[in-house]
Amino acid sequence: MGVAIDVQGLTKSFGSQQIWNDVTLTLPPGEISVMLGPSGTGKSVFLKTLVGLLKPDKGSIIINGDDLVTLKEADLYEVRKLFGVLFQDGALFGSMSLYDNVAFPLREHTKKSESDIRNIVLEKMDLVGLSGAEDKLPGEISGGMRKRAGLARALVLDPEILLIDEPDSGLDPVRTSYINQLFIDLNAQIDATFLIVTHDINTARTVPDNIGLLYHRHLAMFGPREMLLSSEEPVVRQFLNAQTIGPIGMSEEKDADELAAESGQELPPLPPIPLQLGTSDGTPRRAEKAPGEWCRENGVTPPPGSFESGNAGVPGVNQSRDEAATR
Ligand SMILES: Nc1ncnc2c1ncn2[C@@H]1O[C@H](COP(=O)(O)OP(=O)(O)OP(=O)(O)O)[C@@H](O)[C@H]1O
Repeated sequence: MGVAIDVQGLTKSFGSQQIWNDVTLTLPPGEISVMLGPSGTGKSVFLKTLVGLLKPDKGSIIINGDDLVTLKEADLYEVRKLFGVLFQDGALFGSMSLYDNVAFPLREHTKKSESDIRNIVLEKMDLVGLSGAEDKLPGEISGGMRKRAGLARALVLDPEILLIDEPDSGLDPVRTSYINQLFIDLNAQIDATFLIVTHDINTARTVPDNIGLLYHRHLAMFGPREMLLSSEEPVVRQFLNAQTIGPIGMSEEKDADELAAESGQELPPLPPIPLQLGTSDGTPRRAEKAPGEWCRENGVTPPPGSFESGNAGVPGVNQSRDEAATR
């Protein structure tokens, strides 16, 4: 089972440029969370700070009772073993075969024999659908395959936490759907805590258990998917529904004139909340909730048409989920 990451009051600047201030959230164990935000709001900086690659100015990151911010380098090295990280471009070594790329963390961080390493590498490559591509070089394969190879490498040390930076960047919508399905299936299999940074609204609406939004140097909101997808908060509503009306402008924030110009404009109604993407074989994930559960528990009426299988158009949603949605 993945571990919780408890972030309290996290603040980060580079020189005089404040990236974000007082970020507080808990990534629940074994759940999938997505972090959104306009470009440049510091989502990648947040991932790098979580894994200890960047030091925050203030705040704490508690994992299993340890605060990563104050840990000594040697102890931090141990805690880092809990993490698997998939960087945007897969961050593969161009001169190494996929096999050697995936084997790299095992050779670096463990004393396993080459035959044990081989078993693990082949298992993880199979898990991400790359069996047979072991001898290829990163330059010989597509962007989607590179991401999957990066994912296999992030999995070889059996992480409790998986951090994934823009898995959909450079991928077409079909490849994006495949990798999203892979995340859902993987989460069901390994139970790790996932944090995915993405710009893809369809991914944000259908994949995670929780959504966060960084905006204007702070965490505008973080909580269950249904909470954000039914939120009337202008910045959340604008971002999750990909609208131009709202506080976010081309240069992150709109100025007073831009906001005044749209004051009379009606916002379109909130679109229906789609069903969450299910596992491909229909087995429930441990963290999965029944469709509409958060709305029911919190007395929120979801937008009309929510949780109907027809509005999701996603594979892997089995019959029982559909029935639960209409109960
Ligand atoms: N090591 C660094 N030194 C100085 N500034 C940095 C460093 N890393 C990131 N920044 C700055 O921090 C800000 C946030 O960058 P970051 O890459 O985290 O944004 P992002 O939200 O992930 O953006 P995008 O969605 O476009 O990928 C940017 O202004 C960037 O220039």
